[in-house]
Amino acid sequence: MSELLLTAAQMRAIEQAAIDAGEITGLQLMERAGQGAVAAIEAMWPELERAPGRAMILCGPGNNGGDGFVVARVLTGKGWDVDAFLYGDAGKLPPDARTNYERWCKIGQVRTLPTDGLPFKDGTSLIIDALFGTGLTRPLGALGKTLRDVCDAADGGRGLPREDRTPFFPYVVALDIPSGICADSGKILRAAGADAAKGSRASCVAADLVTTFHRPKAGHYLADGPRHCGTLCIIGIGLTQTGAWRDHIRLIDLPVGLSKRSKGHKYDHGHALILTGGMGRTGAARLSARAALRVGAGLVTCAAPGSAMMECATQLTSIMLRRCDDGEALAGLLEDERINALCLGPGMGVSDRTSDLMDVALASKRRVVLDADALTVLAGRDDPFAGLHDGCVLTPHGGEFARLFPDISDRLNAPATKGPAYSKVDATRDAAARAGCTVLFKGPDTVIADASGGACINTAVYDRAVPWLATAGSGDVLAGIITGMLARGSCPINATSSAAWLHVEAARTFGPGLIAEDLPETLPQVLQALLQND
Ligand SMILES: NC(=O)C1=CN([C@@H]2O[C@H](COP(=O)(O)OP(=O)(O)OC[C@H]3O[C@@H](n4cnc5c(N)ncnc54)[C@H](O)[C@@H]3O)[C@@H](O)[C@H]2O)[C@@H](O)CC1
Ligand SMILES: [K+]
Repeated sequence: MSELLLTAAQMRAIEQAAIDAGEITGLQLMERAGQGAVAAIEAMWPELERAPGRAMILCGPGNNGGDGFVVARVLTGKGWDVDAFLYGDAGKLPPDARTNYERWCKIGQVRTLPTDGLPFKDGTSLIIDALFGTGLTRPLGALGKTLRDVCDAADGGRGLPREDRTPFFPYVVALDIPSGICADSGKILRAAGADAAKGSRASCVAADLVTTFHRPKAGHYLADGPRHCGTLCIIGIGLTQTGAWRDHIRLIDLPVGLSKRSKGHKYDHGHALILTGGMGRTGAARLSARAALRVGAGLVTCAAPGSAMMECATQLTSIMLRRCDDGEALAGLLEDERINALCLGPGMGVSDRTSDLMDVALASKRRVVLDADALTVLAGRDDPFAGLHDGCVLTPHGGEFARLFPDISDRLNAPATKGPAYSKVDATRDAAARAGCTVLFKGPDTVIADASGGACINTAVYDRAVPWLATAGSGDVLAGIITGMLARGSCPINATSSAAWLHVEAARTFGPGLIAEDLPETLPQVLQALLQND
């Protein structure tokens, strides 16, 4: 199961289709957006509802600004003192925004937003960022000092973590998305040559709360997006359609293919083969093997070179062990057709043996996870993608991705100077199309795509943040969970997306202090909770 994320263009098309069909008007949508934002603010900070104070509303030249004028009107009706500012020319506002601007002008003043700083009044407890939403196309360099003031006002310029702030500082609420962040890529747009190392203070708003409309946008989950959004609140505005795009992006929120085992025999649940490295280097593969078994593969076998047999034998119990020195030996093992999923890479070493084994594994056309050292070996080949097929899964982190797909990585990492910017979803899709298989591109915003263009994001931010998952061996466990899911019969994109979700969920369930060994051991708890809710 999953939630749909939208791009700016998809959101615009959904709104336009609903308006064209006469289901709703743009003005009604804007009214609901503004009313919903105020309701979300009151729900988040009930003290603001009890004691209305002073609010600054920063409105931009598009419909995001229109939302801001609705918020200004609604807050005034609730007893707030509102200082409204406009960045841009009122005469050029789009029609719905213009209507709300005019309605506001009957109630209060609008001042031109200065670009050299924010004119604070004492007692301001709320700043509404309604400057730019999904229509941002250019960097906000011209607003630099004013944006810096918004960020400084919110935390007193001290860069305090949100939870350490005193109530003295105003809350910053961004409508739809913090201004300066590209809604498709989550990247901060910057002028060419701008120094990214100087941080985001002059380039975008950092919010305590973001109220987005209808559906979250991809940029709320990618790149710089999450750390500038604070809390993300999704507000229904009466749109029912989600669109029928083939290029939908999904946010994984539950794994698929985990229903109770219906048949009893172990071979009905697949047989995973995990290749290990040599003596002293088998721990990573053993972690993968344990995870594959815990996620429900019927059988798991480690295949080790002769030098590592004793080491593995002393460590493995329910996991079987076979000797596998080279490609020829692997071909022999694969004569057992019940072996239906393989994992190569964790702890294997960048060696001729790894290369040799990979050739045999790929030629067998079994489902194969290529991780860690296997990816480095692959990247060193003249044609890294020859031999890959749609049953393969590649699991690169940023460095491995750059070695495998240098041009795509360069494009992704180039400064984003205009929107919509090239996103991690775009990059992963392009990589999957080139490799002809499923690619899982790791990070707090893990993106998974297959060659058909399907893409999903597995998030480890907001309430799913698990900083303790960055621990040695955690990637080996992920490779093992994917392999186990493949062995159980899931297709590569489902196996990979479910595994990524389970990996984070196991870390959340265990909590801080986690080491990689804990992840497979926590999987039963996660699986039991899922099956109980099935
Ligand atoms: N009827 C609708 O379309 C609705 C729109 N909604 C709001 O409208 C927003 C989208 O509105 P728009 O498409 O008008 O886009 P924005 O309000 O984000 O702004 C786009 C305008 O700003 C200009 N612009 C872009 N980058 C700039 C920059 N760096 N400096 C100066 N000008 C720049 C663009 O040329 C365009 O005129 C959403 O994010 C949402 O907040 C909601 O009210 C729901 C209904
Ligand atoms: K905004």
